[in-house]
Amino acid sequence: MTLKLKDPSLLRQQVFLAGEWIDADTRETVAVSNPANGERIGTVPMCGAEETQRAIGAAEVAQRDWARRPAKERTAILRRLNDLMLANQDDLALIMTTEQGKPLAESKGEIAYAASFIDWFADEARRVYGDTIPAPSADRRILALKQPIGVTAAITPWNFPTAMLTRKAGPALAAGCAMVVKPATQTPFSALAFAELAQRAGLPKGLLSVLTGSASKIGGEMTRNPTVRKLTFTGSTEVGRMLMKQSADTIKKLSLELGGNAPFIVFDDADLDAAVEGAMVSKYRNTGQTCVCANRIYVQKGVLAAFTEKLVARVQALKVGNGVEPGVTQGPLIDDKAVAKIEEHVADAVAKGGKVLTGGKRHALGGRFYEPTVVAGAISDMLVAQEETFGPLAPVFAFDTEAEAIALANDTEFGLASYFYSRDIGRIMRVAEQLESGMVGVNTGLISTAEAPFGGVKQSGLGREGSKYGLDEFLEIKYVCLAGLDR
Ligand SMILES: NC(=O)C1=CN([C@@H]2O[C@H](COP(=O)(O)OP(=O)(O)OC[C@H]3O[C@@H](n4cnc5c(N)ncnc54)[C@H](OP(=O)(O)O)[C@@H]3O)[C@@H](O)[C@H]2O)C=CC1
Ligand SMILES: O=C(O)CCCC(=O)O
Repeated sequence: MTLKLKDPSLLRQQVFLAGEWIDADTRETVAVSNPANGERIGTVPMCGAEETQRAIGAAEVAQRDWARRPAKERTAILRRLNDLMLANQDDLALIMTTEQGKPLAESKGEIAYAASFIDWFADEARRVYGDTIPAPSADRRILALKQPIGVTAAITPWNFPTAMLTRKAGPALAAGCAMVVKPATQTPFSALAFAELAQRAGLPKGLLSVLTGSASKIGGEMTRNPTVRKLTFTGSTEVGRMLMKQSADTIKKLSLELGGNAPFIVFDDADLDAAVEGAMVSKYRNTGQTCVCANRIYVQKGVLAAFTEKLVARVQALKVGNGVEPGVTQGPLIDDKAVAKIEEHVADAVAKGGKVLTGGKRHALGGRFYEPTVVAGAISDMLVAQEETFGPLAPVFAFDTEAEAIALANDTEFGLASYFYSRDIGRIMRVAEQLESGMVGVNTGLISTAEAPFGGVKQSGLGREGSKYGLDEFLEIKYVCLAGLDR
């Protein structure tokens, strides 16, 4: 298929390695198709360990010079990159919708969100402050310097193909690091378009490489290679756990943004319309395919019927279809495995007494389209309570007391995001403090922003992205002891 881009050169079908656009050494390629209709968009190179090794070598050379430049120079290049992303927002969004499936309006929103990480870290580059620390003796001074960690590697997912890349590359480049990136095989074109814009912005040759191909071979080299000092990953807990094991031999610093199982709690004293709005945003954004999506909706019994009725009405108004069509709010799921997973969760819920209030089956459009679904009568034994569905299924659970809600919410090995709605300030503080998650949305279903620290606790991962803390993930602290100052 031909994409109608204003700037067709943004659709790159080669990888960006050490400042050059090249094919895989073997000339092998992998096809990329549109999840909405299966049409082939194009191909990307099937790279492996050798190309990864070369990209890491080039990154090592480029990083030395980059780290020595004044922060102001790095800021200027990142600022140009932010401007280029926004200037090309329409094309970047069309590429994203075509390979990922999300509605065009969401893709445009993601490009702006992605650029905001470049913008934020362009500023933060100039604020890498160290410390002077009072020493225990008069002849000494203690300095804590912050220095870039060096060459870094990133493995990114398909659900936010550009934002998850800039949330990693933004702080890495701002801190003075180099980065080798492997995007998800389903959505490589967004990452390659970003590389094209990075080149145009004047990023030095070799500082950023984007390689497509074999996940195990590229990931294997990234973790094995001692030159890579840090690996940052967003994706499934299973792959994150494996990368952590693989990184053990070279003791890499790790950031892992893994699966979630977010509780969304509605207390009796909540503003119900606001709670329904929040549930819609949190649950159905990106057709339910975000790691911070509400996965379990707990509603206090006093408002259960009213909340559920309002939720169902809103869900029935969603429009399913190809994301490029006007008015569509729900695109296809990313692949057949994702459709099979939501089918399994719905069947399991029904078998255990759940009642489908709307949806509950594949959409009449066929393919990877699934009807936005609400299931009432959800209980803890169901799969939906234990695993993230990563699809448009809202299971509604009932509860009696605040203590019960907190216990249910925390009954998971995950701890990424939690949400709750209440107007009682005492309850707001109590519940926010007791929820076991890295992020808590109070009276909102949308918490993501470049200024805030994004990340999880428990098996949802390690480290924080975005905010001033996101930069620290790419910095090492060097202690310098100045002695003999009284001589
Ligand atoms: N936290 C989040 O935001 C995300 C969570 N998920 C969760 O994971 C589930 C499965 O999704 P899935 O796409 O399979 O997620 P994966 O974890 O498999 O994919 C995420 C990234 O990891 C890469 N990867 C896969 N295997 C390896 C490996 N052996 N070595 C190095 N990199 C690897 C993928 O590459 P490739 O595409 O080439 O396989 C992709 O770039 C979802 O249903 C959801 O529950 C998924 C995506 C994002
Ligand atoms: O699903 C993710 O991995 C990230 C969610 C996007 C965001 O809200 O930042």
